[in-house]
Amino acid sequence: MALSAPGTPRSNFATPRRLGNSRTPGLVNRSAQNTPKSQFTTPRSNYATPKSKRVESTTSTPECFTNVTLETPVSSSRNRSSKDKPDEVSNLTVAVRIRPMNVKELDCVGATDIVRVRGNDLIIRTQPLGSSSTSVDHIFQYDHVFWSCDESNRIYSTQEDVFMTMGKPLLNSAFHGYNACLFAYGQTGSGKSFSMMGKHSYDNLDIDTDQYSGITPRFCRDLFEQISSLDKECVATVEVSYFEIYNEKIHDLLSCGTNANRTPLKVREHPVWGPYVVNLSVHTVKTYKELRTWLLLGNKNRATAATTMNEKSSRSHSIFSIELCICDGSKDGDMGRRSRVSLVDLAGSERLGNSHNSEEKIREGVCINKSLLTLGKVISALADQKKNQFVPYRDSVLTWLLRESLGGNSLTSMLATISPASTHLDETLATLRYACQARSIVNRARVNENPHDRLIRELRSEVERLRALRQDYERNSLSTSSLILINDSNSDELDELRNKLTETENRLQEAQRSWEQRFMETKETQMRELAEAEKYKAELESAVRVMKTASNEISLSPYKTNFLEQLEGVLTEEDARFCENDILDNIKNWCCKNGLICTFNTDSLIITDPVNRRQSFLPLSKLNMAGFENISDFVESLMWTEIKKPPKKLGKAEIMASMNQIYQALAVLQPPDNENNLGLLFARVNKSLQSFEAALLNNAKSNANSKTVTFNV
Ligand SMILES: Nc1ncnc2c1ncn2[C@@H]1O[C@H](COP(=O)(O)OP(=O)(O)OP(=O)(O)O)[C@@H](O)[C@H]1O
Repeated sequence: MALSAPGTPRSNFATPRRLGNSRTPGLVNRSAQNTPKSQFTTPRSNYATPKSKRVESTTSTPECFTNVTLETPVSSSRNRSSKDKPDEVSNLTVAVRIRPMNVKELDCVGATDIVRVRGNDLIIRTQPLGSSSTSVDHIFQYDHVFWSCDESNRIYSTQEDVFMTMGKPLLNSAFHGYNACLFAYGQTGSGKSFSMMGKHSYDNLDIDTDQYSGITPRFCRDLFEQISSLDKECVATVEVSYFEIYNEKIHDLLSCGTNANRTPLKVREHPVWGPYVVNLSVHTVKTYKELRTWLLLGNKNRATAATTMNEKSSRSHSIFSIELCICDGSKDGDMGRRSRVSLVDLAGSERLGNSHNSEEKIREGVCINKSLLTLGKVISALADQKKNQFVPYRDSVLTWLLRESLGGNSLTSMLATISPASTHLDETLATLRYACQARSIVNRARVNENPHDRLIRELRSEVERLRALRQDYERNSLSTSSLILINDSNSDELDELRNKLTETENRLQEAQRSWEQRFMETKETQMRELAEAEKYKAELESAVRVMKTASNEISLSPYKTNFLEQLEGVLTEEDARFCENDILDNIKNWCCKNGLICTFNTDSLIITDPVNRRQSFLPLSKLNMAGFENISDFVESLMWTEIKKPPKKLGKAEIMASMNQIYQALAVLQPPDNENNLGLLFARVNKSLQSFEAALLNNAKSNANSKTVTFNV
């Protein structure tokens, strides 16, 4: 369990207080707690607590000797703002789920069920060591408490209940353009994966068809149901990614590599979008069926290993992300709303001595603890709102990536899972205190949209509100005018309303107009730049054609052809620049630094290695850097073919003679003075030729073996 990790400052998570009223008195009559009896009936399943044990747990302590400790800070004011507000300032929603006792716990001598539930209060009854008479009730308050110990009991919380309470509101928020995050936290074997994925999350059986299907598959199914009920004009795109953090390393769960050779991915921070996983595969899905295939693949790839506590315990933190973008075609210029939903199943942890037996397992435990320990520190720093504390997000990969979900732009919920058995008391109390502290974190979520779109949206809703108000007023005044005259104050109010409406309508019109204007201006600039670039390119191409024809007539040396090819290379590079691409730029820069020549045409990448006399062609459609640690590895993996004819080495005299011929040919082509564009082009080509000649001569002089010439065009 995270909070019992070595070095975890317990005080961060527990600030028990002894208070003194019926919820808080130092001594209370337990019967006054009015706990619904049915809640504690004996479960039928194999999780059932044997009757004798149950009796012991509820009757062994005399009622008047139960101390009560109220663990939830009384002052914790909870922020919940209305969905209509653009900025949603809200605390983390925190829920706790109690799973049934398992066979091991039932078989353990002396193990009792120590959890009681009363509405949103959760009570843990403890029997301090050495004390036979006094028991202590620790009372915790949460937004929701799910008691899932006995299916036959009417208060049993099903998977559907948990989804409807925890998952559905986040799904609705995502449709409004808010980021959302739900993470499950708890001791190993306490039911995180069961709640997030379902009963058979690892076996991939019935992940979404049976009653035990978890929050994630239900969320995804509902997502597509809601998409199908959107207006016809709305276009929704859904992209998914799934990765795990295992031993502080990130692995893509949706890449096709096997577990053994999975390359860890890196995290980088974008100045605007924040931390992200580099080269993480993202998959567009059009139906739930497509999404399900990825989900199953990811679950299969998730690292699992047996621990003594949970046979198929998941040893990694897994993050399933859904990006939803909705554009409303019926609204002019709607740029769409984008939201990201992260469904996180954290790894459980336990004291190293408890269940780790190999060196690898110990490292695993330390890494899991590091992430959860940092998560604890982050929660603690965020919860302490008074001090402007430093929040150590970057101390672990998990917290770095969850930064926006913890105290940032996201609506976030936490589901803490616990076992009811007395044998896990320490871990359970730690989890509950952790969860209590998380309740004080305040997030500020906002609709992810263009600020201008936001203004238009706000004005639109204001206009709608005012129109409705005016209609109400007018309707009322019509119905009453036959009986009484509208008094002065009424008519003033109506006038004020009318004025306000007209003013807001004007502002809306203005905002829409300026948006359209801005859009048109940007478009015009783009078109102008594109036209200029096209013109420049056409001129250069025709110059190259002319020079090629001229060169045939005066039969120049092979260097002339080489030069023209270089020029053509510049042109094709110009083409590639239209489809600006980070990868291509990086490859080009790398080649330049490593003595390779890299050129592109519209559909392929050509890399020439002049030293080793080899060349590689790669269709751009097959360009994929995934799976390569760096560009060097990528370049080495290319298919290379030998360059058959190495360029002939020429002497200085030969170079000068050839160049003179080119200059003469060029002189013939000099355009008339009034041809501004061509004159400019001509001067440019002339300058290129001069630097080319200088480079050639330099090369011939300085390095007899060098076969590469660099020059600036
Ligand atoms: N609410 C529940 N009802 C019935 N069975 C449950 C419930 N929660 C958990 N279980 C069972 O308890 C066992 C452990 O649950 P689960 O694998 O979800 O734990 P976990 O917290 O994800 O563990 P780990 O951190 O090791 O991955 C499973 O066999 C699961 O079916």
